[in-house]
Amino acid sequence: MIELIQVNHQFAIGKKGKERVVPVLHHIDLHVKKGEIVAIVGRSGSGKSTLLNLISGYIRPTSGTIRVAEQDVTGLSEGDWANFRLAHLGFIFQSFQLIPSMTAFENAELPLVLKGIALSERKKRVMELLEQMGVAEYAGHYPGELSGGQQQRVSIARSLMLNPPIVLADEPTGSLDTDNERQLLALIRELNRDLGITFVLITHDDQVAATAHRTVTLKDGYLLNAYGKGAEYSYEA
Ligand SMILES: Nc1ncnc2c1ncn2[C@@H]1O[C@H](COP(=O)(O)OP(=O)(O)OP(=O)(O)O)[C@@H](O)[C@H]1O
Repeated sequence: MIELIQVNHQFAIGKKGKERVVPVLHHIDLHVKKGEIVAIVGRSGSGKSTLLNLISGYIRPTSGTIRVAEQDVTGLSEGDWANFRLAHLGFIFQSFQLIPSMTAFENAELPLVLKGIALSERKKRVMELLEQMGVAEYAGHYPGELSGGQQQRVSIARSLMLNPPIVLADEPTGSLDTDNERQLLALIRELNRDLGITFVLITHDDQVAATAHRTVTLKDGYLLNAYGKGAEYSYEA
């Protein structure tokens, strides 16, 4: 479902003409199978977010190949990446990333608007998902009027709106209390089991890592155990 082959990434920092190259990821080989939940762990600065940004197309690898949903995305243009992302990837963020001036309904509706879906169909789909996430009664509320857990649920409703086969999450429980964290992890397992959604989660949290079928570790930009324990986990490729 997601495949990185010998991916290297380096950032150029400093003033133009005086740039310094900072290598961040080295020879990354990672294969995430359809229906897997994979947790990426590692110390601060080990390259976890950079890896997720490469899989999401927000940055391009310096070298190597990246395949997502059976497609070679390494050379996609910005515009093609935007369409590809909309069709294939959902995101769960630590900070929820809701637009404060829009209601829960309007936030959740955004992917359908971008897709040009008609209003009547949008209303049906948005309410269906807000219902499923247990926040339908807050459809008319602004993010500032919702608790962290409720904002996360609206944000997840938005990310599932176009039925993405893959969901990427950067510290998904980072802003949640224990009860909401437990509920979110149960939801991730349920979405994985019932809809077959593939998850890649970045986390510092043992509970989140324990939810995954497999954990891989980044250390100083090198991926350890990418094909280690649990890699034999049997799923359709
Ligand atoms: N845009 C950038 N330009 C230059 N260096 C960057 C950039 N983004 C990240 N880095 C560097 O790359 C390294 C890895 O950063 P990254 O954010 O991927 O780590 P991380 O494992 O996600 O850390 P954390 O757990 O603290 O979020 C760090 O040394 C960071 O300073």
